[in-house]
Amino acid sequence: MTILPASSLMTDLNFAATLSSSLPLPHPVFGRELRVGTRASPLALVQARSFMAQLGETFPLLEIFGSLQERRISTKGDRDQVRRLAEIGGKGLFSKEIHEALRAGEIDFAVHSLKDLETFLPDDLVLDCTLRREDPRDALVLRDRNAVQPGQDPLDCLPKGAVIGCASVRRQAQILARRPDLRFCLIRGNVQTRLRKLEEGACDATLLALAGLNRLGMAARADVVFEPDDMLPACGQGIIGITLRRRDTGLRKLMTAIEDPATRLAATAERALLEVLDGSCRTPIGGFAKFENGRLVLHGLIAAEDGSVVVRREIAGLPEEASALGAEMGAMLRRDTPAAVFSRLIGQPGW
Ligand SMILES: NCc1[nH]cc(CCC(=O)O)c1CC(=O)O
Repeated sequence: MTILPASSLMTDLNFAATLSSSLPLPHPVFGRELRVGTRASPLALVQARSFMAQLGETFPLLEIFGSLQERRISTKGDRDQVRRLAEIGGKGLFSKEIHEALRAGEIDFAVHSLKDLETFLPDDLVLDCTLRREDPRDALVLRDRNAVQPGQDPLDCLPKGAVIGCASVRRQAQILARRPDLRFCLIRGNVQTRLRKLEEGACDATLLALAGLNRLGMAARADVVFEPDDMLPACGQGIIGITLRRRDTGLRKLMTAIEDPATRLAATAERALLEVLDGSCRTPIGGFAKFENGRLVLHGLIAAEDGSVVVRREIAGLPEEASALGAEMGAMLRRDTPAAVFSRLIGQPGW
């Protein structure tokens, strides 16, 4: 037996520990520059970096034998800041250019806010990873923060006729169902832009995903947080999803190590619901799944944009039935929505 000097032994032990704590790196990763594609908004960048950090922590050798780089990609949804998402139309508003970069090999992973990712992906791409979900709830941010009294119903803090800046028909429908006197105006742009427009007086309040505020370190801006019973979140809200090339089996294997299984099941149920309804940004649809006592409970909602009709249902099942649960919820909502309302909401061309 050779006795190694202490320092060298330590190094070897450390190396062995690193090796055994990390999962085997598939061969294609060695020496390869791995590129992570993301939109360039501050929130998108925080999300991309969180993915890169998790990848780096799980596979320390990646840093040594390869390199991980960020690539920013501008999408049509980022460039058109004026019109309502529903008006710009077209599937993949925030993802088309990112899909193209993935396909062309310019990037290897693409980081998405799952709620912005279209339901049906191109055949050669896969959604292989959903990171642990952030808070899925919606938050109200007020211009006059003093208006909120502790314990008050969240919506009562807004004066009659107050104007809410909001681009989401799902949020608008659910608010109008309870406060038909409120008015809506369109404010778009990234989270910071919307908050600036609020400060400048464009509206009295705005609605944002708490997940975005949390990730940006701006949780304190949420004056009121809606429980899902009061405002059902969008399918996939608070979830970061990673897409890859279907044929890139080496990298796809890495994804199973950083995926959060509970989030994956919730995402599967929520997206299966969209598959049935063919929902889009134009349609007020909500979907939110969570675990309760080992069962997956799925809430679903479809509403008319003016809040005059809100159909909300809840079902529960085994986690392995996630996809079937979503499909069943979709069918249930379709069945229970008055036919005239349903065809107006869903049967629109272009989506
Ligand atoms: N459509 C924009 C968008 N896409 C994802 C988030 C927030 C983060 C998330 O839901 O994961 C936001 C901003 C918002 O809705 O306030």
